[in-house]
Amino acid sequence: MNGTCPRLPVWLDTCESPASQSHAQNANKPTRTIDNWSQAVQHTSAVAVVHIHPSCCKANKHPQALDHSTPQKQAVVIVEMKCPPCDTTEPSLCFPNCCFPHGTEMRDSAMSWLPSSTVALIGTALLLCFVIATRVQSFVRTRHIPGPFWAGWTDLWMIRAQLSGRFCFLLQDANKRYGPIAKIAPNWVVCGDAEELRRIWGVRSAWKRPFWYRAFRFDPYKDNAFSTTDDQVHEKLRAKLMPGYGGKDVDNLHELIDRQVAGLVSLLENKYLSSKTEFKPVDLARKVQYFTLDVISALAFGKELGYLAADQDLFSYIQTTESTLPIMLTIGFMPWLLKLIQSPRLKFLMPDIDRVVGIGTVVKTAQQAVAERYGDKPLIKRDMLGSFVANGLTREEAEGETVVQIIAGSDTSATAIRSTLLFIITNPLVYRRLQAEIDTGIREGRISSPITDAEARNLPYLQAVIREGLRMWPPATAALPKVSDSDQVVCGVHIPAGTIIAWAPFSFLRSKKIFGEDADVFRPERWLDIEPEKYRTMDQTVMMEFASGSRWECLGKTVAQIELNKAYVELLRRFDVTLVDPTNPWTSFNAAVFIQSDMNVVVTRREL
Ligand code: HEM
Repeated sequence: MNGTCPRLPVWLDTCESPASQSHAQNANKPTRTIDNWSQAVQHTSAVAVVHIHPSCCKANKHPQALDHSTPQKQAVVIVEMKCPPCDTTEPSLCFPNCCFPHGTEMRDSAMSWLPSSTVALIGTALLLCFVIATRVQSFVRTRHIPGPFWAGWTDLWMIRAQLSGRFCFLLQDANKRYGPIAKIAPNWVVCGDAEELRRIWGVRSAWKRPFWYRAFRFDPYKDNAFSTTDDQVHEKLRAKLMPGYGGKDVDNLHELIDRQVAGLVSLLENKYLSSKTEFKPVDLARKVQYFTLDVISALAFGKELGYLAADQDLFSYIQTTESTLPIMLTIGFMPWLLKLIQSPRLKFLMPDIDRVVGIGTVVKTAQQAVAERYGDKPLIKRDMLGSFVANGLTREEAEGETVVQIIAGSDTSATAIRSTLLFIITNPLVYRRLQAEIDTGIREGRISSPITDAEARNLPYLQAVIREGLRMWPPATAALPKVSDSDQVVCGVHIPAGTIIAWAPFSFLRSKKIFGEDADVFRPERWLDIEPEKYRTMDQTVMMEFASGSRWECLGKTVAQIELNKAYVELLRRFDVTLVDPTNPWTSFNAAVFIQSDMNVVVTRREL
């Protein structure tokens, strides 16, 4: 036979086989690839049912027609043939023990009597029914929880919010409008109550991380401390990381940070100092980010990446993370897409992480730095990476954690510093009082150059400003969701098992009950001269920004606090900072972290 058929994978059943087998059943049958119908005949003794694969030729007519047919469009064609007694001598129509008179119609056993457009229509209708049924089911599950109307039916409300650049504010609005528990998607709610969130995040609570965290796999096939949803893996990793992050095993933590603070000061002094005769505006948002990137890379790699020295977005890292983070976080809301992207089977479609612009260079730098610490002659150092190695992190884990450090530790601290600076320089009373505290401390010898962490902790107004800055503009604003396998009650509302709870830091950090009627105002004075109990409650609430008191507490909290303790003092003891355009102070886009730029200021030397 000289047909145009490609090689045909077919399933060959015997006459005894039930004619009504499902496609799934057929899929499990042994297949054999044949070239044509003669081979089909040779391979079986009594063919009654022939299942022909998609790449196959037309089979809806006489078997002979196969030889001259074109590829089939249908997924799987099941051809059913009855076995009348062999009463013909025409070989082409005769399978062994099984003959077909001329004109025998070979039909799709399931619905061949229907035109294919009708089959497609029925399929679509069934799919639609399924989607509607599951939507109704999830709507009913959480219908008692208030929230925007569409959030009850589709994830689109939440996805749109994430992409809008106003995610954290929209969650705050939802809490204001619908109460401390508000629905933001059929299976998602947001909680704006500090006490309840602390309980949910508690060490022994029934809540755990849901799939959303897997969006933070910077290598799609490997977990890190931030992305793992397995409590045991997470706990073990944290135990190995904590001594390094906490600074216990690290000899030079403070000196490394001091060096970068000096780098920021020099950059402003040498390149951007304005005077009566020179106007040199500078985007402080960017320079602060260069500072935090150099701090974190110096800690992670033992040497800073050199952003401050280069005064530019080296290898477009900032640009890349700013454009990919919003997408990564949005994909976190779509588990099916996340699974697809992270599926090892589709690896061939994905770019290698170390070839991605920006992040790729960080990954490669991490790999090089880590390589020196393992192998035959490992470099042994008492720095953060040295601590990770000494505490048993494998080489692969160390590479992953070093990259996480850069990503988790640069944007967050940068947002804290630049937003607090914005609040300071736009509040003359606060600005004057903070500079006065710094000047007095220097005069009285309580502040060294550079200021030490311990000295900064003894400046009450500085501490009040730092807490008020974190409160007014919390840097970590991603959903940070949790989920429980059992039904729970939160804020008096029944939360069915499997429902995911996000947090809304802007809701509880602006709580009038905790911070007073003027909670929306930047007023560091609220932290001074108050009852210890009141201070404790306020402090505990603000420190939730670092997930404090939970098994997920920020590992970089100590580093971040040292940065904050030093940055404001070292800048404000030397410079006066004024906004170029107070009516348009910055560009700020919220996508888990804040993406901020165009905070154009004029920096002048202070006249003491
Ligand atoms: C003001 C600055 C910062 C804030 C507000 C902040 C906030 C947070 C929060 C809320 C979490 C918990 C996330 C969760 O599991 O749901 C977290 C985790 C983490 N942070 Fe920070 N962070 C800051 C700075 C840093 C710095 C400077 C570093 C690195 C030196 C860092 C490294 C990490 C790491 C590694 C984790 C994962 C911890 C774990 O999963 O066990 N963070 N951070």
